[in-house]
Amino acid sequence: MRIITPRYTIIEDHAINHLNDILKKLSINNPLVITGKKTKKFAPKEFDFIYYSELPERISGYDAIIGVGGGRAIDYGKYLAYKNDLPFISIPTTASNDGIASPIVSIKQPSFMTVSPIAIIVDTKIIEKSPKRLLASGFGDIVSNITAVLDWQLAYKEKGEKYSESSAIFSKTVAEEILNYVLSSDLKEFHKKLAKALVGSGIAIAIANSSRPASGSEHLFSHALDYLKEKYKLDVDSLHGEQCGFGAIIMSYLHEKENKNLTNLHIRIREALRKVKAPTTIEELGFDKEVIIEALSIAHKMRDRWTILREGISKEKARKIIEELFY
Ligand SMILES: NC(=O)C1=CN([C@@H]2O[C@H](COP(=O)(O)OP(=O)(O)OC[C@H]3O[C@@H](n4cnc5c(N)ncnc54)[C@H](OP(=O)(O)O)[C@@H]3O)[C@@H](O)[C@H]2O)C=CC1
Ligand SMILES: O=C(CO)COP(=O)(O)O
Ligand SMILES: [Zn+2]
Repeated sequence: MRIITPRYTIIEDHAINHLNDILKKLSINNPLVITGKKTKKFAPKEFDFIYYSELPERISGYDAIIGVGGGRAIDYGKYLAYKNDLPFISIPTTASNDGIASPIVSIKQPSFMTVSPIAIIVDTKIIEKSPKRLLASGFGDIVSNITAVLDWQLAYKEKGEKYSESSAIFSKTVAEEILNYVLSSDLKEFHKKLAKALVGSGIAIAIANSSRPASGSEHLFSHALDYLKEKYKLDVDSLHGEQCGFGAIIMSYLHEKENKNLTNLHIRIREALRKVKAPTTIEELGFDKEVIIEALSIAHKMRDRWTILREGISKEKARKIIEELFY
């Protein structure tokens, strides 16, 4: 199977100044920009633009799509490019999840595979100034790669699932490197290292042609929270990466119980999340305890993906785990 990864990736201060040069190398003359109302100010002024909240199904007369903004602007831009069989250029204005570089579109669940961006331009000066909460969310999404890879290895061992060691090593290494950085540093370079890690995660997904290296039981837990938010019409504005990071605390704890080599993994993940001010308590995440327990007990049903949750855990066992971890 052919692996498609971005042809150009620039992650540096003022990277946005390279856009015209990259467009020229790609012989792109008339791109359409997809952006949001707050992030429009970062978009190149010389091209047509549409807000992702006003997206048409079909477009014509353009030779590429450029997504400029947060996760939604990138997702909708990637989706429009895929639907119109056009190349997609990702220009994230924050680093809130690995969609900035992956071929995945997660507008709604289940997410689906499209095509990797042909170019990724990450202006670390813009990222640095973006809302800190979004960067903390991005860190939650990247630490979740650690439990995602543990789940993938379990699925390979217990179910013979297809497994790519190269993708897994890549995904796990970028996540562990930034976890160690956060635990041992003053976070001065956090935004740059986070952007690089999320790009690495997106490329690991492209290598596997699946979100497996970046989405395991912790993402099932996050999807279960999204499902319950919908079901109970909950007014909770938790972000994808915040939910995944919180889920990674729980799932690393479950993996530790079965694998003595993983000592203190959940403690290190929780400490690092706390240090970047991501939610690490049920109150900080914004849910009631009972919703968290229900999400943990239904998470395995969110998609057909074998993880440490296996055929699911009972509500009683979920309650016990949540009380051991958070009370
Ligand atoms: N493809 C994938 O693998 C994944 C994709 N996603 C996607 O990501 C979305 C969530 O992304 P997320 O970034 O958390 O949320 P949003 O895209 O909703 O962005 C949150 C807010 O931050 C604003 N913003 C972004 N950058 C800046 C900046 N530099 N300065 C000021 N404000 C800024 C956005 O502006 P504006 O209003 O202009 O948009 C928006 O109002 C999901 O809905 C999903 O579509 C999530 C997980 C995985
Ligand atoms: O969020 C993702 C990777 O970080 C995509 O995961 P899903 O395939 O579980 O939607
Ligand atoms: Zn994710």
